[in-house]
Amino acid sequence: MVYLESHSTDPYFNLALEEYIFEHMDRSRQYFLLWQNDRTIVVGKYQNTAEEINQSYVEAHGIRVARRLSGGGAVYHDKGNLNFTFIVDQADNADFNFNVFVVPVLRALERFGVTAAFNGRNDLTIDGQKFSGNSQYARHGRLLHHGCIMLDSNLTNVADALKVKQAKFDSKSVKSVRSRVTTINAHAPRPISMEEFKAALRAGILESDGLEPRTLTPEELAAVKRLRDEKYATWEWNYGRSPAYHMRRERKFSAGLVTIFLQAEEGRIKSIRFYGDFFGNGDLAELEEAMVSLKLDQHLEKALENCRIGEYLNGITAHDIAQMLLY
Ligand SMILES: Nc1ncnc2c1ncn2[C@@H]1O[C@H](COP(=O)(O)OC(=O)CCCC[C@@H]2CCSS2)[C@@H](O)[C@H]1O
Repeated sequence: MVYLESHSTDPYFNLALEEYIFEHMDRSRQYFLLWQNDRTIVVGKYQNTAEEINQSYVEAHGIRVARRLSGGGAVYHDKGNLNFTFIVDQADNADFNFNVFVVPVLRALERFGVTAAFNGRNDLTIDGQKFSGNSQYARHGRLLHHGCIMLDSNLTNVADALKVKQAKFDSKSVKSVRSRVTTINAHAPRPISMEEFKAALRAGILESDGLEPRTLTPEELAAVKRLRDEKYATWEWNYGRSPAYHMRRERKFSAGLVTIFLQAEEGRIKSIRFYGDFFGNGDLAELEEAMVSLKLDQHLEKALENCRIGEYLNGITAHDIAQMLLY
């Protein structure tokens, strides 16, 4: 098995690296990758990004938001979290059999005296609490299995970064399955360092396959960076790929009740209607028109500041409307 370790903590680079290996590297080989991200929320391929992330937290802390190739829910990564990826022939691995890919993790943990379990869904748990989520992607006879492992993550941040209150979004998007979470180090007899843990993981794989370290050639590196810039780092991929949805929101302000009907497509407002009993002087249709195509992300409030909300809706601010649409 070929072993690659990414020295970048840029999630967009790392996700591009996975895709590059999957699509372009020698298909007669199997690959194992270890990588880490700076603070990032990684959403599943079929998720509505706005629905999964805590927008104000993401904005305040400069957390990156990235969409991956595989399905499933949204997870939070920091430097206490380790990601691993297997890229193998599908023929040798029954479809979506997660077991074989998580065994090395369980084996590595045994070395440290930590007993973990695979819950049969896609999670690894200790005492019933999740510390690892896994998902897969298959295409053209190749299979990618990846997982994230919280060795020492900040669990408060994990909880804060992901949206807690499930809003009433009406869409076909995949919803995340919230779990009680923990870290490995919370259960280890002594704290395990990231380097030690990575070494144990490699050793766990070595028991069944040899590992052959490999680095990228300058040409490969350039191609991965291109894929990062053209796909994984783009708004169009990370937000714009969100499934269409519509929602109805109502909020009582001191001036009265505001109701909003919103249709969203590709991460942007497709149409919006306001209903209320305290309109201002402007023609509401003008405001509704001006809001079409605005991006439904953490910068919405700023964009709304140019829409002169208060002129159309007495006493209501850009902040109020952004809150109604994103939370
Ligand atoms: N880093 C991390 N590790 C484990 N569990 C997490 C993490 N962050 C959040 N969570 C918990 O999982 C649920 C979501 O669970 P859910 O089952 O919905 O989604 C997943 O597990 C997806 C795993 C994707 C793994 C990829 C590997 C490389 S890039 S990301 C979330 O609400 C939290 O309760």
